[in-house]
Amino acid sequence: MRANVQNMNMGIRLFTPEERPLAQSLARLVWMNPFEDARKVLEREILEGQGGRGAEKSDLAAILALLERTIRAGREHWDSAKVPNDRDAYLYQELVFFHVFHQFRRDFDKVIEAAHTRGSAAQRIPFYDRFSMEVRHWLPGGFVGAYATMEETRLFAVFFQVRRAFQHIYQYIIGASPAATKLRARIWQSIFTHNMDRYQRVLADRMGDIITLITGPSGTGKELVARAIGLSRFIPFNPNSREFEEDFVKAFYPINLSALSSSLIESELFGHRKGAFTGALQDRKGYLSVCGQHGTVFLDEIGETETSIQVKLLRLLQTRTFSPIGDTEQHVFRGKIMAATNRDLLVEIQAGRFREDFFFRLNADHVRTPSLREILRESPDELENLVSHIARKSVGAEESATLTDEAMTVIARDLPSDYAWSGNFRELEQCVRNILVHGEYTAQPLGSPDANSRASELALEIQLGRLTANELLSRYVTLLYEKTPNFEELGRRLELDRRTVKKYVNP
Ligand SMILES: Nc1ncnc2c1ncn2[C@@H]1O[C@H](COP(=O)(O)OP(=O)(O)OP(=O)(O)O)[C@@H](O)[C@H]1O
Repeated sequence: MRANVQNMNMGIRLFTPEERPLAQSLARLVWMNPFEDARKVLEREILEGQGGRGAEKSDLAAILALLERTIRAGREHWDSAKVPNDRDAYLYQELVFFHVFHQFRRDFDKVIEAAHTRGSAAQRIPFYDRFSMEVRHWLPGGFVGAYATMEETRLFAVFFQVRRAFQHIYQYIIGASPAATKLRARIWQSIFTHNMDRYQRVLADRMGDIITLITGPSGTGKELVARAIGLSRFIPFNPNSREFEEDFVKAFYPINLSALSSSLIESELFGHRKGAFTGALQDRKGYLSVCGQHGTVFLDEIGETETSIQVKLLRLLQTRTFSPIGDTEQHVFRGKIMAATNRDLLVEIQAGRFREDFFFRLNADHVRTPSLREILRESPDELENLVSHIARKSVGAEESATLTDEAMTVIARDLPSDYAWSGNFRELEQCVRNILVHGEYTAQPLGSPDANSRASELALEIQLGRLTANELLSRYVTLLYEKTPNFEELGRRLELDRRTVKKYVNP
């Protein structure tokens, strides 16, 4: 293969000097994070460079039209030349990937949607042959350059993964605020890393080794983030059976560690042998056994586990092996581990409740979910957007506008303008449902459970002498603000005027 690549350096060019800058810019888009602003900026630059968007309905449609024009030009040169030069062949190939991906985007979407409706993704994929023909049509000489070893089936599997990731992130993490956009981009990175080109060449099968830790206040979507990542892992495609090797819908195993006793956690995760304890009437497989290579075990509320369990989990993470209760044999765990907590683990470590070595093992890839208050502080208009989304889910599209108006009126009437939303999205959902049923909503008891851990964190930092005077004041005022309904009342309590309070809360 390498010899071919060498030879191709002697070949002719596929793009004229006028065509090449556009081809290069389009190629940069291929593996770019779709949720990052940089992508939109580049799309605009490309379109502006071509004299605006023209008659296309959207930026994407305009980009795809440019893309098709560019690869057609490349293909014509290839036809006449037979042997393209390495650099252009590589560039052309990237563009073909981009084009073919969008040709089959909707086919993949249908598979994903049907899988969620049926509760299973196990099915023969009917359009693989069409996909294969399309790839060969554009790449008559086969894969070239750095992709010489990339197989068509792998490309197909990567495309399916990209589409799953896009759909899951887009559907689960709603909102137009900068914080929501940042979260979506971060989740994409957890799935594909920040370098998607490298990911699809060498990392796709290895990401299971990287543990993802999700932290954030209660009700901010940590489980949604975990699902989005877990349901979007790379799954190889088998061209003989025309099926993917694992059913993505069934490859996510969540376990809530705070709801179970230590012995139940062990039994659920590790499984047990018959007779291992009273009540173990037969062998039982735990999640770690049933979770396949492309699956994910999600350890929710990891901050609540006892140290004895932490030790066992640490061993699992270090050796990727475990033994069911009552079994001496070591079993290998082949999937991915994700964990979430609303506790501040650094505080838990200082308090001696969480093992430091376990924390470092968990913390390879960290995603933080923002509180609703953080989102609204940055983008106050977002409240209506989120209420409208919840309304649509509760009463359907037709009635959602009326319920949104009603809810916004009641919220303005019954809650202070700077209400803390300590229960975050979960509270907002309950608020909209209360308004739907009773036409009113009562502010919830103030202060969130994580305010306590933030107070201990602040105390710790004071002890360590790490804060400047301004930071100290800002952190203290912000903490109190969580427990106080509005700036006026907090100002009275602190003997500061409203504007000074506000300044410290939003430095
Ligand atoms: N960013 C978000 N976008 C859309 N819905 C959200 C978001 N965050 C939370 N929700 C909704 O809020 C509810 C709680 O979400 P979820 O269970 O994922 O939160 P959590 O952070 O895991 O909470 P906890 O720490 O209490 O387990 C769900 O109904 C979810 O649909």
